[in-house]
Amino acid sequence: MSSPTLAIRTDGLQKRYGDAVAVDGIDLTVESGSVFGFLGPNGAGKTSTIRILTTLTEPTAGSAHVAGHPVSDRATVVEHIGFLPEEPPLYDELTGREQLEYIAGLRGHEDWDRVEALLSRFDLAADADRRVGTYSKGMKQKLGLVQALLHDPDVLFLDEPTSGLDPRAARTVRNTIDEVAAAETTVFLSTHILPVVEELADTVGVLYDGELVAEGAPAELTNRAETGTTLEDVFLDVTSEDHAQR
Ligand SMILES: Nc1ncnc2c1ncn2[C@@H]1O[C@H](COP(=O)(O)OP(=O)(O)OP(=O)(O)O)[C@@H](O)[C@H]1O
Repeated sequence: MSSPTLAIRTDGLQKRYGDAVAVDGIDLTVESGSVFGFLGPNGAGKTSTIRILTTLTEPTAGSAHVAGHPVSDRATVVEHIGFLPEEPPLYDELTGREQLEYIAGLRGHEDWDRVEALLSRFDLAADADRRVGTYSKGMKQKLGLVQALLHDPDVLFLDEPTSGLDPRAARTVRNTIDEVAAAETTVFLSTHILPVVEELADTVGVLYDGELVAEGAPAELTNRAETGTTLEDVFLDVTSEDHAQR
């Protein structure tokens, strides 16, 4: 990667599914230690981009580097990243603690003190010996987040981390994002909940129809918005048909 201060860099990144272009040549940079809010309407290409950056799918053209490594070097990149997808990958038949111990073992990162500390921090310690299948959505989301943080990744990818959570659980997740960013972890946060982005993101990128149509600090974007002053106004402006045709 050209700059050590970049956690993520993409150059002309493209993803096609047959004739359909989901990601249309995006050039994206995310500074190390920052929180990047990744926005865009349904079908804009966010999940496709995240799947490339987390090595789950390959780009059809262009390149991407994460934590200084090309995503084509899958084994190295996965050591440096944590990923909480919209549906956390959990085994219903395991207990919460077994789930975390299993993942820690797979990653060769068997730090049981860290497992216990994270269970406590997320208020999961009392339920850690219950099966995951009996957990509520919020508990599963929190367990998924702990799982993504177990190996103290350099870059944490979060896809809709607060959706379906009650206010207390959502607050815990937002506080955690703040804390991990303060500890120099880069957070790549994809969500439709704009106040969360407004609160947490240092930089925002808006994807529309596979293209990056706006990028900057939330305040910068709202200052140059044509109408209104909130991130929602900016979002609605840059993702409108009118704007795309200009
Ligand atoms: N496996 C696939 N095969 C074919 N087309 C796909 C596939 N995955 C995504 N697409 C298409 O690519 C485009 C971008 O989809 P993507 O899921 O990346 O968008 P998104 O921004 O994550 O949307 P949402 O906010 O609804 O989750 C959409 O038109 C979608 O239909």
